Amino acid sequence: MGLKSTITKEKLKSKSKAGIVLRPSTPEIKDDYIKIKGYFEKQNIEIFLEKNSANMIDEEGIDLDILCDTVDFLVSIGGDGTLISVVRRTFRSGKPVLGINLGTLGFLTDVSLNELESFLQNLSDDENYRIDSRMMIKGNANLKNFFAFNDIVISRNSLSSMIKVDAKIDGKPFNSYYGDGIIISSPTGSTAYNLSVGGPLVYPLTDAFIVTPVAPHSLTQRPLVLPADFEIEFTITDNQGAMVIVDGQDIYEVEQNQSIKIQIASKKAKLLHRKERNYFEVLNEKLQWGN
Ligand SMILES: NC(=O)c1ccc[n+]([C@@H]2O[C@H](COP(=O)([O-])OP(=O)(O)OC[C@H]3O[C@@H](n4cnc5c(N)ncnc54)[C@H](O)[C@@H]3O)[C@@H](O)[C@H]2O)c1
Ligand SMILES: Nc1ncnc2c1ncn2[C@@H]1O[C@H](COP(=O)(O)OP(=O)(O)OP(=O)(O)O)[C@@H](O)[C@H]1O
Repeated sequence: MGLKSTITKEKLKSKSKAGIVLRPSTPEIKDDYIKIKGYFEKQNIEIFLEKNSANMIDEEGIDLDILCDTVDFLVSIGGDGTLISVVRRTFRSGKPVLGINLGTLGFLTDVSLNELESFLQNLSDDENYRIDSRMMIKGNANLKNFFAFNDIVISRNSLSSMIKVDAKIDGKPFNSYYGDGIIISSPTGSTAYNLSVGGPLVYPLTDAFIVTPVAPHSLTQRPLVLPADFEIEFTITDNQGAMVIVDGQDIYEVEQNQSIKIQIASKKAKLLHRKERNYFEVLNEKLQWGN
């Protein structure tokens, strides 16, 4: 565990490198970025800015793929949406991502602007941080692969009618869904859309899929928790086709009789956390768990 494999203590003491991605379409974030950059540089951590983020605030930047090759860890500045998008686009590099919360909820982002300076002062001590490995979901439709940190949602195309979907596990039929759609969530995503429609919370370091129907027109449909080594296939039987929504951010269209295959991604995402971060405390603080 720990940053040891990517950021060794020695590296931190000499000079480590962090790659920053900013919440898109918010040029007013520049003042916070400059403050944050100052905190990193004070701790001898060199900062590189991602190209689109840099263009937004009139700075110099580098392409995300090159950034991943260059730095020891990535930093997302924004809310949960920004962090999800950074993780989805970079997890294959194996670089851990730290979320600095400038958003509204900030369930996944670990450190607030107020906490950042002291967090960075202590980063050279292995006792003060943790790296969690979280499963990613891999989807395939129309010969195209996509990856989700939170969820893949199969949703109806038309507001006026329900969607029909047949589901198989490892090639064997196990259910037919009829309703507004289906959420296939990772444990990380269990506190997102899945929570809103009554799905179970699953501890984020568990390896499992959660399959939760959205507004099923049935008295018998229930959310399912399935082992991560299953391959799940959903076939759209509806003549209107369906939308496949990845982490609420990317959308693909599928037609009648086309399938979406879902399995665990071979690589996990790494999140850099404060050592003392406790999932149930975050649940309580952000989502009023147990109140
Ligand atoms: N009705 C709903 O609850 C609903 C509908 C559509 C999408 N979503 C979720 O929004 C996610 C995308 O988030 P976004 O921030 O880009 O969109 P967004 O700005 O629409 O935010 C959705 C809300 O969910 C929170 N959130 C996101 N991921 C979370 C997680 N893993 N645990 C707890 N809270 C989380 C965000 O902080 C935000 O408050 C999707 O993956 C999907 O799960 C939820
Ligand atoms: N790279 C990206 N591409 C497309 N959309 C993005 C990207 N990053 C963030 N977004 C979207 O921008 C919106 C705002 O971003 P973000 O979620 O980071 O801030 P927020 O809504 O203020 O915070 P929170 O999610 O914590 O409530 C979200 O809807 C998110 O999905």
